[in-house]
Amino acid sequence: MAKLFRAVIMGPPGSGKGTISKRIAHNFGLQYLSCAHFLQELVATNKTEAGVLVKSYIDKRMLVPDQVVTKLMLPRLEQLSGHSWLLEGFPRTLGQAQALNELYQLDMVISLNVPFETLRERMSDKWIHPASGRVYNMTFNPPRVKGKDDITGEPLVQSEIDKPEALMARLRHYKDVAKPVLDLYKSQGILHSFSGTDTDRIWPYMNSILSAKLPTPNSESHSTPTS
Ligand SMILES: Nc1ncnc2c1ncn2[C@@H]1O[C@H](COP(=O)(O)OP(=O)(O)OP(=O)(O)O)[C@@H](O)[C@H]1O
Ligand SMILES: Nc1nc2c(ncn2[C@@H]2O[C@H](COP(=O)(O)OP(=O)(O)O)[C@@H](O)[C@H]2O)c(=O)[nH]1
Repeated sequence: MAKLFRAVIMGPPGSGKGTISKRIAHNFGLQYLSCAHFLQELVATNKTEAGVLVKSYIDKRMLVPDQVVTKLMLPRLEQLSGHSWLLEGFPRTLGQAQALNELYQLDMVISLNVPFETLRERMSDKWIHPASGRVYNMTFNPPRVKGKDDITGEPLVQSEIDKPEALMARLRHYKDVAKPVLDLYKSQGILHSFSGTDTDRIWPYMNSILSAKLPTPNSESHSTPTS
């Protein structure tokens, strides 16, 4: 059996983590797990104490405490045993990274560096379908019908947290919290940073680095998944 590949993608809000993760997962056949989506699903389907607790933090836009999120994420990862995977949005803190480290040896940590002005422009153009979390950008990946979700046809909305002042605060918070995590992965020699203003320019470079590390079941260097 081929050796399993385990990776994490990090980057500030709007840096393209979700967009690039889907390309990586599609091209290299990795299981993609977004911590935020997983927590949202939990809140939507699980009305237990854990679901209510997680919701209280998400509603306040605060990070769910490390002990809570690791207790939920690590068993979820166990369900992926036997698969190669890519995690987005976990670990976010040093505590989460240390907990993950105790169970898994990561092969690669991808860090996206995108200038603030680019993030600001992208976010002002960003629309979401709240029920599913599907994300659109009016120039980069517009919906088929203006203002409507491709799958359900429901209206798209813009979020308060993507406005410039809120974005600046989220960015500052990201930098503070991510720094020790990035330092840890740098010291382990598994950190790969990618800088740029366009996902489509970062992607070929990232794709070639990944291709050297793992097989490509769906090898189409510029292919973009539909969802
Ligand atoms: N690893 C995590 N640890 C703690 N809380 C998390 C984690 N991942 C997601 N969350 C919770 O889910 C919420 C939404 O996360 P999400 O990553 O979508 O948004 P964000 O924090 O604004 O970052 P980004 O815009 O980069 O996606 C967070 O505000 C937090 O409450
Ligand atoms: N204009 C432009 N928008 C992009 C690019 N890459 C991603 N986006 C859009 O920027 C927004 C944030 O991307 P996303 O992948 O959700 O970033 P994340 O918050 O890091 O997961 C979305 O609306 C994307 O469609 C790009 O290269 N150019």
